[in-house]
Amino acid sequence: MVLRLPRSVSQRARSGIASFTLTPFLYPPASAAHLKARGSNCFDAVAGSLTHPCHRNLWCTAALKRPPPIEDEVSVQTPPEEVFEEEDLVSVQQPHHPHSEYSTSPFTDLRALTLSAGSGGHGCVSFLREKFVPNGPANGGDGGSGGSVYIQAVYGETSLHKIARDGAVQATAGRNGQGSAVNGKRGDDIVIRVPVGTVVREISRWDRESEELGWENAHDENIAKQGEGEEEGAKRKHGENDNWLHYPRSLSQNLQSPQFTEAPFPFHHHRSSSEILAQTHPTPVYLDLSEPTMQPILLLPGAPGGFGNPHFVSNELRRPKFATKGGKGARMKVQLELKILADVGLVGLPNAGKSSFLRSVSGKRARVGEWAFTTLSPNIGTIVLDERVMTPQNRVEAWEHQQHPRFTIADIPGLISDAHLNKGLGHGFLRHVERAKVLGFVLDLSRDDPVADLESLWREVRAYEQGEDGGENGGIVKGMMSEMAGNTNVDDVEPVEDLGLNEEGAEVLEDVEGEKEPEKAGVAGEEGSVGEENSEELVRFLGVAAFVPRREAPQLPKKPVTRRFELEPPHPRQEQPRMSSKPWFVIANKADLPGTEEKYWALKKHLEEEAKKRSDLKEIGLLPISALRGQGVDKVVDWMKGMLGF
Ligand SMILES: Nc1nc2c(ncn2[C@@H]2O[C@H](COP(=O)(O)OP(=O)(O)OP(=O)(O)O)[C@@H](O)[C@H]2O)c(=O)[nH]1
Ligand SMILES: [Mg+2]
Repeated sequence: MVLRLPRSVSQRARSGIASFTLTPFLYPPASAAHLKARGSNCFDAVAGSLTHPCHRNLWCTAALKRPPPIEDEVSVQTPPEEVFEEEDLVSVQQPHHPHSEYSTSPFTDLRALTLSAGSGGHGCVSFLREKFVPNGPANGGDGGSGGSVYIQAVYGETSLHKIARDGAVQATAGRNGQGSAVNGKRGDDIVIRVPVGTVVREISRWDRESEELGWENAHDENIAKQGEGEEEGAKRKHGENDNWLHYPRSLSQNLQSPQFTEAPFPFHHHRSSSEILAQTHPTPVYLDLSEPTMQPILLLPGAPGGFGNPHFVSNELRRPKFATKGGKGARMKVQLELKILADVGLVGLPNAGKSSFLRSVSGKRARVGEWAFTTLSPNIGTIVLDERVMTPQNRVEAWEHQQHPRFTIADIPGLISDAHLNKGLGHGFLRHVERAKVLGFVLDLSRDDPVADLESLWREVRAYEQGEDGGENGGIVKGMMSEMAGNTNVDDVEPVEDLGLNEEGAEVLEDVEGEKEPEKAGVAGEEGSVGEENSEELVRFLGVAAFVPRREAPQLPKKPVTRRFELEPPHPRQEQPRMSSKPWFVIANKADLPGTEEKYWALKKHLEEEAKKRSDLKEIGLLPISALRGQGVDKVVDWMKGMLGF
């Protein structure tokens, strides 16, 4: 447990202490003998008087009755003792906040999404045909490329709940090319806007070779209609020749003198978006969007469109009657995890008064209730600092950014003992204070043993850390997290077949190319049987031209399969300072209640001992407050400002 206090704070705290008494609004001023009897020599560590009532605490009915601010130092030292009448205490215990007063916006911090890149449109086979130009040149347009999926971190978004409620993000496909050299329209891109602080992890990726997008191969359908068995027709439809597109449009005149031709080979134009993905993201995607991104970041590239037949014109082949299909859009499963970025993170048991504290120091209308787990999702409060307390550097920054310096406080749901075993709400919400610069432990002084409460909170924090780092609780924690993420654990991914990211994959690709060698092509017989001799018959039958190459169509892998990548090596984790190494302090709340003074001193003593154990730790801030009455909270703000370097 380390407290890294800026020198200015400790100095300020110490200098202010000599003239102030200890928690005068809560407890009677302690004499030196009194303190000695308690065995405490540290009363000077308490950050001064807490008599100044909170000016912002307008909602509190009790606060309306509070005495006017004490101006002079003498009265600060000997404040009038407050007498809590029974009625007064009741009003403190029961703040009435109408439902409309607090924010109830839905919140999600974990999300699993399946991203689909748009498939490319198919190239077109077409020839110019005009009056007196019966056999014009090839003029089939190219297919449009499919839309890509991007991600962008922006300010203003606070939750992931709005993003693709069905968990699927699909960019649109490119349109097919058309005759008269009209290229297909490219598919629309999709930009996923996420809050700043989102971490994106790739779970798996796969291509969609086996997934048809509704495009029907006219030729194959014809074959089926010709009376071949259903099985045969289906085989052709999804079979080896699937990479080819043979549908000359309105070319019946060409079939009078068919020039059966072969496509140039190797057929390198046809690329699926997973191949492009393997180039753009050779390793699994891991993005820590802790800053807003000006330009959207590419997650999944759209598949390229197919080529129209003009691409295949050569000296030997003047009238190519084939085009290529567009590539299939790849798919990727990602997990989004929102880790709210706040300067100070409040950690405490349920009902400790975290939300009450946030309400009293910031304008955040956090929900407060006298039952456990009132807060179900994180609240972020912002404290705008007075210009007078700014350092010259901060003032320049404020001027540059046209704003007052400010810092944020995150209030998360309460942690109970054994939260790491999924008790209460679990400890997943600690992710929102994981990146806070300072941790504030909020304790309820009216509970039996605040020291034990603090210990139990630390246990949970450490368990969370170990879970994240794969410690002994790692399995449990990761299991819980995957549960929340909709079972997106890497282990849940189906058995995979490599697609060429590693050495084995390279071999696979070589094999595939090898199979494409014309001499190895094995579908000539099948295609030949319905080839040249049947084509005129087909035209008559259907009224459209159908064209079948005579032989040597390239052979793709036997059965197009859904291929997935094993995510090796595991996601690189960006180095974050460990939570237990962050500066921390303790807010002792509900100090207005009777019988809390003894517990305060016990806590004080405990923290002193903790500090003594660590050579690098001078003192651990302990600030008694009454969040409900707004007493002492200004001192906490001062303390936080010091720790944050304002
Ligand atoms: N007497 C007294 N009661 C307080 C004080 N602060 C909070 N309370 C009461 O404690 C109860 C819990 O307060 P919350 O602010 O909701 O506590 P929390 O830590 O946010 O609780 P969870 O959201 O459940 O984790 C409420 O009934 C408050 O009125 C205080 O300073 N003095
Ligand atoms: Mg709360």
